[in-house]
Amino acid sequence: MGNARVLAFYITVCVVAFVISKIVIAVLLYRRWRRKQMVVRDSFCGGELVMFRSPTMKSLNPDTFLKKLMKLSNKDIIGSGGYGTVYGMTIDDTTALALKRINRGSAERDKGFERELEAMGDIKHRNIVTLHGYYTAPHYNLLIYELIPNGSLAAVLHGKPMDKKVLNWPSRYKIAVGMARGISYLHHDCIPHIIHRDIKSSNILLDKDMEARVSDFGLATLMEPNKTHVSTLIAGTFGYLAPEYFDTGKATAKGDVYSFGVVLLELLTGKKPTDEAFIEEGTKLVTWVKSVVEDKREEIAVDSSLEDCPANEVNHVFNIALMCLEPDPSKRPTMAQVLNMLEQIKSES
Ligand SMILES: Nc1ncnc2c1ncn2[C@@H]1O[C@H](COP(=O)(O)OP(=O)(O)OP(=O)(O)O)[C@@H](O)[C@H]1O
Repeated sequence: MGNARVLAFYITVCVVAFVISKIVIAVLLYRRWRRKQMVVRDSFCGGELVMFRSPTMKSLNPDTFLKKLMKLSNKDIIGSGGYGTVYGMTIDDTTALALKRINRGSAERDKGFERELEAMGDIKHRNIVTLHGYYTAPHYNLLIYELIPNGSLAAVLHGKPMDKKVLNWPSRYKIAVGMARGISYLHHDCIPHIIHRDIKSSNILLDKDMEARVSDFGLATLMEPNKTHVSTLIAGTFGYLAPEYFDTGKATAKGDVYSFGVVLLELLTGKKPTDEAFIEEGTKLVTWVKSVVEDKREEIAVDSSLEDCPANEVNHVFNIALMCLEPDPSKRPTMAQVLNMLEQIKSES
């Protein structure tokens, strides 16, 4: 009898200790979550503002932000794309934000939407555009990004000839390495690994030092109902899609490597992958460059505004681009290998 009592006592102590430890862990996790983000209800429009904790957002007063948000108009538009309109918002001399407005879809999607955004908010890398938070209103969602001042690579490369002058060879090489670093981080260092699924020159933004910042990562996944990190839904942009994508519809890291190869060709040739001149001739940028490189006549493919660029470095980058553009995905290098090869070019020269 005495032994049974002792046993019952020990079991009770163990159960109580177990329950208390679970409560302590839950409280700690909740406090950590609260520290990571701040949620503000907007009584005026019935929306909810979620700000991820960061030095930028620390200095941002939510009321100031919400007041400025209500005043946004067409003159604040800085771009628009397949997902919605992008507005610029200056908070003060040191803080400027880019707000991507996305029309709201099904309630089911919106639940996962918030979870996915919180995961995206954790990703901080100098070659990736930071997501500072989001705002959900009854009829739309707004993603709050840092504002990247020099616009997209597509706009600079294919815009006014004057703007393109800033893209000399050292600057194009720096952009290529920065892009590779950002995508390699998503593929290899994030847990779970992230496939971008829409690498293209309009998703590469240029910061004040003309350093590449990969944007829109996770958006293709976010906009897809019943998402997983590897998708089976056709997304992405024609001209950049890997050939196997049309057969399998499956997004893979090697698909991102192919799209990266197309952007490298854009940087080298200054031509758009969907250039009308190619379509008229029944070819495309990738096929044309492959034939030129096979004939060892890279110089005719190089952008005419890249005068006096070191031929050996340019040829190296052409070769790396062609490795990324291998029709068989298993023959393409990983992004980590691509980054390594690109970095070696400068160390060799
Ligand atoms: N964080 C940002 N900072 C500065 N400008 C931005 C930012 N995000 C987007 N933009 C601008 O808005 C434009 C549209 O961006 P968005 O990502 O919506 O569309 P896209 O990339 O051009 O096309 P798609 O939606 O098909 O990917 C960009 O080309 C860029 O000029």
